[in-house]
Amino acid sequence: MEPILQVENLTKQYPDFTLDHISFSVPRGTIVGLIGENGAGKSTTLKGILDLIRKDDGTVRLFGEELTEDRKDMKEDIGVVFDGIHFHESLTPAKIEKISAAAYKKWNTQTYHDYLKQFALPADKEIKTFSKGMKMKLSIAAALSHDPKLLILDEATSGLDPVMRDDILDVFLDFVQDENHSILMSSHITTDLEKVADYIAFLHNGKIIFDKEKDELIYRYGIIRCSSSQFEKLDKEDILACRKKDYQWDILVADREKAARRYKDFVIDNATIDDILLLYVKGDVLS
Ligand SMILES: Nc1ncnc2c1ncn2[C@@H]1O[C@H](COP(=O)(O)OP(=O)(O)OP(=O)(O)O)[C@@H](O)[C@H]1O
Repeated sequence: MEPILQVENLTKQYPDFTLDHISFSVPRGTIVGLIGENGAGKSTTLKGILDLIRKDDGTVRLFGEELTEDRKDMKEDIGVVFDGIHFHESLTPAKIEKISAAAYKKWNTQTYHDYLKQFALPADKEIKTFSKGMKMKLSIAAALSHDPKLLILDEATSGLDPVMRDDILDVFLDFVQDENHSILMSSHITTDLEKVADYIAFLHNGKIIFDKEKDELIYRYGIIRCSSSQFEKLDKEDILACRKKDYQWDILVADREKAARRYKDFVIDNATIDDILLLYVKGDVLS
């Protein structure tokens, strides 16, 4: 079965930045987390997918069909939440409903009201009185209420407190229970992705460094902590990335159990997504 979203060679050139032939896919019924440092190209990737910027190269396929300028109808199947609200501040959730019901063929009033209730959002208050978290919740409620198949979220959980983030993550997990639904979400809150993502695509300097199953990263990758003399004994083929901090080396390896068998007296920790990102961004990448 083809993935819900397939991105091939997506390229965008700005004067000081190039999003460089990005390819990855979002399989059905999954959540893909897009990670990377500030300026890595995450928003540019999401905008390129949504045709909000002119691509210099590449194709984007939704359910196998190319998403082109003349297929704007396909965008109905995509729910979008970007950091920062795009509704006018004088609108209320009730007015947004009227506008959205006219704009989307599959708008579902009941779903929208259920989310307003679940997120404790007043229907008749102007958005300008809302906190950042309330605005984010409203964007999510609206995005989920026109029956999208794919949700594209750019930092959608930033600005929400941990309790509300947890609730929203449950909503996302619920959404992908339907195998014809998927989510592509960028986030700096990697612990959120550790909770919900099935795959992690890592962007660095406009290039995809890896696109892997989250469980492989969490359960197989490891970090060897060792001294300079121990470092010299390591087979460099085993090292993905490494970084020296004062007198200690942190070394990322793809298989911590294999490393533990090979390097018996070494300390080897589990790697978090943050650890992996830091080593790739701030360390030396060997393979
Ligand atoms: N309209 C534009 N014109 C010129 N350069 C741009 C434009 N939009 C983005 N860029 C550049 O593209 C690069 C990637 O930006 P992008 O917003 O995609 O990064 P990001 O990974 O989403 O970062 P952050 O985590 O800070 O949101 C940055 O160097 C940015 O300055």
